[in-house]
Amino acid sequence: MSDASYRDAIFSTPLDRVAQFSFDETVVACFPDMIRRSVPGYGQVLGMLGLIASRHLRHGARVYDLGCSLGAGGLALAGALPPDAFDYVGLDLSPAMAERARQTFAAECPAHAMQVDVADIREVEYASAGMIMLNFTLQFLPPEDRDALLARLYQALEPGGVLVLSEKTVDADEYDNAWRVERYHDFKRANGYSDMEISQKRTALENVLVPDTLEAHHARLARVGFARSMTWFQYLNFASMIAFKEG
Ligand SMILES: Nc1ncnc2c1ncn2[C@@H]1O[C@H](C[S@+](CC[C@H]([NH3+])C(=O)[O-])CC(=O)[O-])[C@@H](O)[C@H]1O
Ligand SMILES: O=C(O)C(=O)Cc1ccccc1
Repeated sequence: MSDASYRDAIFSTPLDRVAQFSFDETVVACFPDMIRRSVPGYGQVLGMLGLIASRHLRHGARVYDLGCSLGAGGLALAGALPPDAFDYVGLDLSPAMAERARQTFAAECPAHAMQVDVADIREVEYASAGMIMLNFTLQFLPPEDRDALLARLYQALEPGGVLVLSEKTVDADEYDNAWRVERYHDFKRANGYSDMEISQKRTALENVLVPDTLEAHHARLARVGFARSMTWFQYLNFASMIAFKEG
């Protein structure tokens, strides 16, 4: 497989029938461009991960990155912390993503302990971890599978450990939601996507990316055991939360 990176033009031609979005090889090839132009605050969330880890991670602890895609979360940590600071385990269902992430780590941070496995994050036996990142991944799991995964992650976290959960969200207030979604589409337009690309991608993501409200996320975090969680970042309908396991 080529390791070239392309501009996202996946929905740039009119389609008779828009297929459901999937993380196939075409998406992998343009993924860095797609996520940067499609997720408001993506770079800022990544930039903060290293600072959060610097403050909260026990030296040498394991870090899980669930749905790691091309390993951007791992690279952010490796850029902020020395090689002996953590053991990184990235998991992704897509073999093409995982392979590219491995190549990137070998080239960019060869001294750090970076492991990438192809796995369904719902089926993994988690070992104990100091930090777990779910950056724009939970939204792709069927809603009925979300509680069980979060409960297992809570169990896997060490006392004092943190979960960082970044998601596309929906607002329960119809008007607030409409305003955020409209400005999100403006954001995509300003980043070079056409109305047709925006509308076809929206169709492709129906029933694939199912967002929760921030309230539903915090209620779930509380339900599975987290004594404290907060939203530390929000940009339109995208947000990042942090949940703390008591030390
Ligand atoms: N059940 C599953 N098990 C494992 N992986 C899965 C599953 N379902 C989906 N994925 C994987 O979750 C990732 C979601 S992208 C995460 C961005 C990354 N965190 C980043 O910081 O760049 C978000 C986005 O594209 O909006 C994809 O790589 C899927 O293969
Ligand atoms: O592009 C969108 O509409 C999104 O919601 C973000 C996104 C980014 C990358 C893959 C899938 C969804």
